[in-house]
Amino acid sequence: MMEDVDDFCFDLPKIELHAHLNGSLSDQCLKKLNCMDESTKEYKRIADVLDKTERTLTECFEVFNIAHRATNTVDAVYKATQSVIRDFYLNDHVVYLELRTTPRAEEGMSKEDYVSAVVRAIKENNLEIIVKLILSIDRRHSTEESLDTLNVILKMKTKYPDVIVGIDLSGNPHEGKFNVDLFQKARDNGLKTSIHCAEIKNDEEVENILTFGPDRLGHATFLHPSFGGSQSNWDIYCKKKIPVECCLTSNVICGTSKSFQEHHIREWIKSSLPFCICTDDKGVFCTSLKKEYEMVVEHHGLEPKDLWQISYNTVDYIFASDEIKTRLKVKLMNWYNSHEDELFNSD
Ligand SMILES: CNc1ncnc2c1ncn2[C@@H]1O[C@H](COP(=O)(O)O)[C@@H](O)[C@H]1O
Ligand SMILES: [Zn+2]
Repeated sequence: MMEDVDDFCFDLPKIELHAHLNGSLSDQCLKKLNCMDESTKEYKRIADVLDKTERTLTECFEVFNIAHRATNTVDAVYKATQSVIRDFYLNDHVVYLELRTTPRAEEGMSKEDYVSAVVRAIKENNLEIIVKLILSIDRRHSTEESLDTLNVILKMKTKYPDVIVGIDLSGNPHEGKFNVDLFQKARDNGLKTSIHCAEIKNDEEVENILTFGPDRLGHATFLHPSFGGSQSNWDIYCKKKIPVECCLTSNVICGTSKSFQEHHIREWIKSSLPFCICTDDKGVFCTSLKKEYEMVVEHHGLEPKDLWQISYNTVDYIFASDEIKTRLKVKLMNWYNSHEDELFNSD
């Protein structure tokens, strides 16, 4: 039976809306891109971390650093993007992907160069997967640095309006804070917004984010009152019903969710609130979108038909045009029709 679920979770056309580029790189890709001296202690430490299938939070953040060192040239950023797109399509059957990444300057590469390399890889993709880009602001950065990044983002959005669709706030949730002016400016310039929200308990910031009302929320771990959120914030949330990007493995490995079963997704399932299932950092957390769907079946008692419905509902939360939404819905309906007998009427 489990094997059937496994096949089903792969085969179902899926939509991935929360994937950080540098956290999504496979170990093979990282090893290939990393041109460090293999004889150094540092290389050995990295190799040890990469060989582990389970990582602590500290080790996870080490992997972000490794990834950043591996993607420090235009060519490496281009190849990394290409590799992540291929991986999502070939190994996960993702048909629509919103990749997100933080514009980063390195020696010999400006933030604009970085974004252009990502966009080039997206535009040259000829697989049957539609890819759009969300650009991230790192909450650890100063207001000045964040403003600089926002200006780059707006400039790049004007240059590549068909690829760049949104803006995100991410980074270590213990540092920095949500700056409403920045995101209002992004919104005024036509960008959709997805904000990492309530990854740790922080009712004041959560209230500011909810009042702003992003188009989607990342995680929302400590939002529901049963999970430590305040009742007043929950009341605001219930009025707005903003779709939440749920990343189960990421939350369990980081220890913000106690277990797969005690994940806050259960409240969204129970009350039919809007959510989608995402990977966050498939490389860092050794996961895949297929596995995330399997976890929801295993720990939240859903049936294959429910998974199809989740994928179908997710179409409404994407940042792309209505024309793309219609195309994706047709694809999912066709898939449903061709699998109906074997998968939905088995009893
Ligand atoms: C585990 N939960 C998380 N919470 C917050 N931010 C996260 C994250 N996972 C990833 N990032 C953000 O994404 C960056 C890596 O991808 P990019 O260099 O942008 O492609 C990390 O440095 C962090 O800022
Ligand atoms: Zn994230």
